[in-house]
Amino acid sequence: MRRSIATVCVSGTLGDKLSAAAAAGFDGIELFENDLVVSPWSPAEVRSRCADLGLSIDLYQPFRDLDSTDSGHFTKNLERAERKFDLMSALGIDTVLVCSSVAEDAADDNDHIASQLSQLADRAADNGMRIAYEALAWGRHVSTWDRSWEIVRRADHPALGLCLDSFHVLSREVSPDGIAGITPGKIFFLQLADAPHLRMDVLQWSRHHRLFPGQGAFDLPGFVRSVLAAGYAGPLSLEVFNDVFRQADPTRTAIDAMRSLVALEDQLPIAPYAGSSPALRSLPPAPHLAGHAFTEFAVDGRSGPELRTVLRGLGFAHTGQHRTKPVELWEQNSCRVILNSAVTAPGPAAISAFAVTSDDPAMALARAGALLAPAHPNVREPGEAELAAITAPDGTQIFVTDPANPWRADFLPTGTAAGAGEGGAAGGSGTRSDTPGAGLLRVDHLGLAQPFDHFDEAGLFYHSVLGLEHLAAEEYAAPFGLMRSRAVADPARHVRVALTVSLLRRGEWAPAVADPQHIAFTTADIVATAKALALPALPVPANYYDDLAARFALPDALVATLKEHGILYDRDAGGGELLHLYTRVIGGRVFFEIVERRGGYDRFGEPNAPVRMAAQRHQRLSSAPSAEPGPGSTTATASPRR
Ligand SMILES: O=C(O)c1ccc(O)c(O)c1
Ligand SMILES: [Mg+2]
Repeated sequence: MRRSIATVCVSGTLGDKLSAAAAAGFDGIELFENDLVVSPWSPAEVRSRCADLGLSIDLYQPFRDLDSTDSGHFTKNLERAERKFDLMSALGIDTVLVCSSVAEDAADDNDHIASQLSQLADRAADNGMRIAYEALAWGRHVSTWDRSWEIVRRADHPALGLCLDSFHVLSREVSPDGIAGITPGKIFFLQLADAPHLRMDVLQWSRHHRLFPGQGAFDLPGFVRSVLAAGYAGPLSLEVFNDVFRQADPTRTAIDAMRSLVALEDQLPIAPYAGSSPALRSLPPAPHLAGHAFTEFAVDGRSGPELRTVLRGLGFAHTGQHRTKPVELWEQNSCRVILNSAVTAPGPAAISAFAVTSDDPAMALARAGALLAPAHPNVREPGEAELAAITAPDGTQIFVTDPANPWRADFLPTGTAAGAGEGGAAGGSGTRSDTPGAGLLRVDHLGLAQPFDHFDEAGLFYHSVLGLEHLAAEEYAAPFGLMRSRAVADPARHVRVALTVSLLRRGEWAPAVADPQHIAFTTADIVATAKALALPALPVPANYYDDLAARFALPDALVATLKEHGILYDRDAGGGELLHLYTRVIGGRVFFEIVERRGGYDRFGEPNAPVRMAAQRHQRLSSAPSAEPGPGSTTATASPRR
């Protein structure tokens, strides 16, 4: 199907918006009146620029408070409409959106409204144009799709049809089921927006919090299926009012928008719909993921030594040295960490890449390409393993590789073998170990704090490209502000990624990196692992354990053990448990976590995140006493440095 985007979805002036829409591959736009009014281009010029960019102008909008009024006002409104028809002719547009009236004195009479819309449709028809009538969810009297359809049905005018907007339909209690029964040909236009479930005034919800399909909580595939069942074959057009998108890079937003439509279209069954058969495109299926192959850090002369020390303390061994690059492989059972001095990361020590294994990497990469996340081959010397990476919204490179990919052969053995350590029998290689190991088995999850402008984009990216499902989102109060977390995981839980973001853009006081990235490793016995670590776990305050004992009625002996080793605890409604501990923050940008999941616990210990963040802040203060107030000080006068 054709894909369109309303100019209101992206930031910039009309020129920026058109370039962004064209670059992302859209077929058309909905032109918002404001974008035209502030443009230096004449309507004819806008038309020719759109044509040059391969964009059609599918809708002009909006026309407000036109109907439901007395005859004096209505006559003036018709004159206003005539001028807009002239403008639309110059722009080459044949459909105008008319919103249901929000005027305080609007008439509450279907026949009256139908008659006024008919008169308008007569004028439109004279100009070769048509009217798409849309029920705003906050319309004075017409606020639901079924009432707008009743009016259009009564008017029974060939130049009058409906504009259905998923937001207005799905934000109301009225069921969308009857949409499939709308007379074929009477839906003139379809606008798509998703949104999170929020309990708030519907106008505020619509004007600030709309999202692209797949980023919110609405059932967009179900909604579009109903509309297609009514024979609609026009464009799928995005109309998203969102405070963040309005100020973000329009080129990126347009790509995010296009990805949402490609993913949505893939969820629509290819079937004949009420006589029309829209050309629906489908994607290669999402990959089956088998696990994490490796996680890579970009390191420099300062962060490299710090990370090596911590990895050794966690029981890792430096097992391999890359043949041609300044790159080290560190291993423990199936945990593999790469320290890469050849790439530059935005900070001292951050996760620059991670690799997941899949049974069919070529198909996974083809899917990524179709979702506007093209794969790039790695830079390599002859004979070295070929790996291809896609780029996540935060810049992280994601390699998708076959479990049999020989990438480890690019590393010359250092002669040191990795130890299995306590509780590590499940993943033990049986080779002689030179380091004791600490029982870390594999990656449990990655924690990737996201750039403020790209959080919703990241959620859609991981869901659509890698097929990871959304686990419930959480919000919590942390020392440097409110945080939102949204975890994604494959159905078998071989790959989990916890995405976090601050609810507001960071102020000046907060650390530049308010929530560092992390890797969490799995152990089968966290107490044994804690004993085997050659580094101190992050100290956790005694207050936390008093509260824990009260919250969960845990046995004293268990609380004492947790406290002794700095282990945090969470329990879900089904009795599943998480026991986990953290390291301090290394180089201001990264830390490690060790987790033991029991009884099917499927979350990430989110209630403990603020405890961790406060403890890491204390640790930074105590390790830099001269520069900053100590942990006991009650008034922080200096800004944290990192
Ligand atoms: O918020 C509004 O005013 C508005 C205008 C036009 C639309 O199509 C819409 O869905 C909302
Ligand atoms: Mg709309």
